[in-house]
Amino acid sequence: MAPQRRGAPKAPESSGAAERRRQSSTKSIRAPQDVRKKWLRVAVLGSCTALAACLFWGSLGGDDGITEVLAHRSEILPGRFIEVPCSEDYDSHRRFEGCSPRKCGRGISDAVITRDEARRIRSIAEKGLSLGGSDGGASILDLHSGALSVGKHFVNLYRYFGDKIQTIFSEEDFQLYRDVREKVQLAIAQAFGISASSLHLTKPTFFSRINSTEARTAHDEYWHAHVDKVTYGSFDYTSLLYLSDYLDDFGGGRFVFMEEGANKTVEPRAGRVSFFTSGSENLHRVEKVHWGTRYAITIAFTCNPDHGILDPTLT
Ligand SMILES: O=C(O)CCC(=O)C(=O)O
Ligand SMILES: [Fe+2]
Repeated sequence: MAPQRRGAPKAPESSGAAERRRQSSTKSIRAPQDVRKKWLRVAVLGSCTALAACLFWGSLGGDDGITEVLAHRSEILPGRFIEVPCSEDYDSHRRFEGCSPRKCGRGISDAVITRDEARRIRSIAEKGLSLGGSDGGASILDLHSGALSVGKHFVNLYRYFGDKIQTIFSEEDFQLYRDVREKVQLAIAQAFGISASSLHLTKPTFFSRINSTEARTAHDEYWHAHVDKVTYGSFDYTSLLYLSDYLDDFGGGRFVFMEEGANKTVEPRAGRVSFFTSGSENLHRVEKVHWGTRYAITIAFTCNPDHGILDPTLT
């Protein structure tokens, strides 16, 4: 380094002393330039390494850019609503005035469903899913169609069990399921300023159970970014009722609204309802679950009565 060189012990003068002095004086002029070049190289190399690390992290699906937490796991939200401009996705579908989204956005509330209701509805999911379960990390139970993940496929619970289904589920289970659906429907209608009776439950509406087991089929790959209206067609309003607590019951598995610049995250909490208009204004994904088990229900609504489904019944 330059200060050490300046302070280095002097060599005895010789016949080549003048030449050496000339060389040494050239060196002392060049030295700061060499150092500058060296630092420039280090800075450029450092920036390239940082950029490569960011690109690599992004390609792994890590938290890209800035992430804002819309709903933290430990807060109890009476209700939060964020309006976003509607996409054009609804224009290519039949419109139902007073229902099809004109006001778009996303809402989160911990006041619609109680923790006790969430616990009881989760036990319905546990009962049903204990009869099967995917070989991969994502299992579903659809009480409307009877679809249940088993291995790499699905079975129809109602066809498989016939009348014996009543030994598994009770009338109270189904009543609770209907009550919860109704409360969520009312919350959506209120937030978007539409009549609850214009909304119809649509398919698929289902329980999900996710763990960290490696995916075996495409059905297990829940983490891809998607638009519900594109994926499911009939959806106009999507809602999610969380039945487990982020970081108590599982790690990873946060819900992410994907936006350029700043993603918005919802941390699941038992009893938390998150709802949003289903078009590409609400592109989203679920982070991979790293440990534990995550339960939720996807409850979907349409404005088109032709795409409506009924509440499930036991008999
Ligand atoms: O479980 C979640 O948080 C999201 C599920 C989802 O995106 C879906 O069912 O379409
Ligand atoms: Fe979705």
